[in-house]
Amino acid sequence: MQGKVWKFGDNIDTDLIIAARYLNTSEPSELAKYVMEDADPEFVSKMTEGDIIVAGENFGCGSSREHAPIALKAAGVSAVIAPTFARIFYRNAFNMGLPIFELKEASEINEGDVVRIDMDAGEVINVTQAKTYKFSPIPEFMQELVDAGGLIAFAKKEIENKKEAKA
Ligand SMILES: CC(C)[C@@](O)(CC(=O)O)C(=O)O
Repeated sequence: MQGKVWKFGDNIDTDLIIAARYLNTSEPSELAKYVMEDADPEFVSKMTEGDIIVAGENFGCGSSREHAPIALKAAGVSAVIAPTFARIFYRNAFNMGLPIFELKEASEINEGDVVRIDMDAGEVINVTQAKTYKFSPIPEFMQELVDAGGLIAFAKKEIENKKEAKA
């Protein structure tokens, strides 16, 4: 995945990602309209499909709402990079199929940089600055969830595979 970087700071909580006033729906396309609104009201209008969010410490803190990774993914954010993620958000992101990467050097990436993520090599490449970093290893099962598009999609695929095996 490759995209343009949008930078955010530390402790971006789930209210900044998707405000509680929008939790009356879990429809991805609806939530996508309001993603990051309370952190940057212009975000949705200026970002393009595939762009990447790079944030500071403790991204996704504040609540267990799955609406946060759902909104980010539906808005077309291809990945979130941060030095640390809030624990519940970390699990929700994988369950919802949102690629996230822990990178202690995230602060070296600037807004507007073009960044490419090489999953096989385990690298974040800052194309603009010509710098390459190793992201923290992702547990294999968690990567399978993202590859499948989330926990529900993964489970459906597993059921299909079992049916085919029996056939
Ligand atoms: C129930 C929901 C509105 C919740 O209170 C759940 C939670 O806090 O984890 C939230 O703020 O996302």
